[in-house]
Amino acid sequence: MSEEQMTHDGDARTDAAAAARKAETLIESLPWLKRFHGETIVVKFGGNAMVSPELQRAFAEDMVYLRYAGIRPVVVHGGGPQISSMLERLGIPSEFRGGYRVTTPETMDVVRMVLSGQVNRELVSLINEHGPLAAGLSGEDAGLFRGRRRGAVVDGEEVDLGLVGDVVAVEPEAVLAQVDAGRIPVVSSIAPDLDQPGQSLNVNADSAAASLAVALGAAKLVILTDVAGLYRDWPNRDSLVSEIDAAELEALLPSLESGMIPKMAACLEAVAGGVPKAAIIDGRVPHSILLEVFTKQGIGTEVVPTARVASTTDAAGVTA
Ligand SMILES: Nc1ncnc2c1ncn2[C@@H]1O[C@H](COP(=O)(O)OP(=O)(O)O)[C@@H](O)[C@H]1O
Ligand SMILES: CC(=O)N[C@@H](CCC(=O)OP(=O)(O)O)C(=O)O
Repeated sequence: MSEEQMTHDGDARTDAAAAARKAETLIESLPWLKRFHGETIVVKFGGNAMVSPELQRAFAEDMVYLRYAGIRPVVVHGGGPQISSMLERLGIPSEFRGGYRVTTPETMDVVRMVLSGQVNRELVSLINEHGPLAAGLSGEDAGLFRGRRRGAVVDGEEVDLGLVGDVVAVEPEAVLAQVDAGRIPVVSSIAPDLDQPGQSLNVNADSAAASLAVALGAAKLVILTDVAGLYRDWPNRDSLVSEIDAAELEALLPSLESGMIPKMAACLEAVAGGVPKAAIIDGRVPHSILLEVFTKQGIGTEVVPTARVASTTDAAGVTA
């Protein structure tokens, strides 16, 4: 056989092996396509995971992919770093306590401007580069969210956070109307204050995403962030948790720090409210959400209801 023929045969074998791997990857998604067909997945896109234009673009592609795969994606976004940088430009100091931004009336104006006026519009535009799919909503629109002020406990002491709230009621009709029309709602985490008409509250976006996931009866809540997941013993990189149930997470919560507190509290709220799974994944990995939704092992940390860690799975590993 000539050297040229051998090279040709070798190339053909490599091509066939690469094609088989691609086909394997595609077929691995089949059980998940079936599991999530027609289901709602709420995805929280965090400020630290959205800092690069490439990641934002990949995120928009993923939402469009989910939509064309027959899933009903709903986006709730944060924008903490973007708010902080605008506050800095305006010379307004910012302070976080217990993972929440202390929000004065002046800060609240900036939070609303950045979340609903800037980050929301940018995400909607990026998704709409793929077709007229995304529609932006604020939690203030059409009665979507109603909030109530909350404080935080820091070092055992209750601290006042100013105009910071929790979502205490959700009217999901505006979101459902968009989803039923085949659109991808993109929601900012601001809520009118139930106790003070005319006042808006700054809601942590993880918490807003959990409230919306519960109200929509979502099959999954996925929170993108800038770490690989929850570390049991932060910052020890060997302590990444791949799955944890609600009871164990509740016990771990008091030992957690800063940004992880609202995230884990949100996961607990979601599973307590009937969402079967809440996952924290690494938004710095492009297309991480596709890996989380469509592969057996998923990535990051999955929070499941208590006593579900050893749950029944079918032959393909799809949790019942
Ligand atoms: N136990 C922990 N596991 C993982 N990250 C932790 C933990 N404790 C604190 N963190 C911090 O929480 C950060 C994520 O929260 P945050 O910055 O609010 O994210 P986002 O902007 O995505 O909402 C991580 O970058 C990490 O610095
Ligand atoms: C009360 C509170 O802290 N609100 C957050 C809202 C935005 C947010 O949650 O953004 P990330 O998801 O990017 O962190 C804030 O002001 O930063």
